Amino acid sequence: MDDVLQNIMDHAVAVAREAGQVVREALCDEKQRDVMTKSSTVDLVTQTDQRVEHLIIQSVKKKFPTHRFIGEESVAAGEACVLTDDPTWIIDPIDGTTNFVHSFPFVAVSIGFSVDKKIQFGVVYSCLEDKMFTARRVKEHSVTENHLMLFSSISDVRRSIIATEFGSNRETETVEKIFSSLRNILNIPVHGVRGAGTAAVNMCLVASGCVEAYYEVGVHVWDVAAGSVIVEEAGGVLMDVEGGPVDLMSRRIVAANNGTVAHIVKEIDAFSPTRDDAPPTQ
Ligand SMILES: O=P(O)(O)O[C@H]1[C@H](O)[C@@H](O)[C@H](O)[C@@H](O)[C@@H]1O
Ligand SMILES: [Mg+2]
Ligand SMILES: [Mg+2]
Repeated sequence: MDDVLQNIMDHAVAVAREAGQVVREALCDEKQRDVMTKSSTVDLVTQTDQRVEHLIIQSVKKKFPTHRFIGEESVAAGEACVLTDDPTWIIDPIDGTTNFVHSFPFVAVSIGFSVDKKIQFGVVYSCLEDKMFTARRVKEHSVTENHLMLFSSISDVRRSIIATEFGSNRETETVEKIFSSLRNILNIPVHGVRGAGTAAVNMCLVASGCVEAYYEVGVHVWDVAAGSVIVEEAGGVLMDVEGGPVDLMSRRIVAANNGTVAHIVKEIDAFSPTRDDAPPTQ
């Protein structure tokens, strides 16, 4: 499986880089950044998100015709979000669409690859920074990135920077929970709170030692599938926001440099969005 998996991963890296070029070119064309909305007025999508996902899927289908897909924009168009044991590409064509629309410099193509419901490798291409983060689930750590800094060994959360996002749900109750968690984290106190505007880049910031942890409630499996293996293979830990094992379909995640910092879970005012794999409502 090793050579076969490496061949698949090499294709993922190549198509992520090709997709990143499309994103950079689209950034210069207002029309290709025209905004449409999905679950809320601030949950944005553009024709470029859709075009990039189509490019990736068609490219993979040519080479690996039996593989399956979970793509953010395919799910938005009504495809089921169901992870089977089959080889499955979990794709966020543009992670950081709001950043893309506003030319804010953190925009990623995120590709995770799953077999037997286990993410085997992750590729996150931060295409405006031209930073390619990859990791493959093997015995030894396999994280590669052209600028990977030292992984953070900080275990005192009062000496940490924590990353999170405000998401795209503006319902009063959700916003209250988000701010309640933020207040608790700030009052630890931590050195700072940051957000790149993309879950995938936030997870790569954990893996590259720029922040000590990232948490969010409201993400989707396509936001975090690739980053999950990049964090773990860098030596980090993943947890659910209430502690316990992470469930990538639950829309809740903590990614931390170590188990100590992961204890920020006790500060998080958790809630449970509808799971990604929940059966469609009638
Ligand atoms: O940019 P997308 O792919 O939609 O993903 C982001 C999502 O829209 C935001 O609500 C989340 O807060 C981010 O973490 C995602 O990266
Ligand atoms: Mg995303
Ligand atoms: Mg996206």
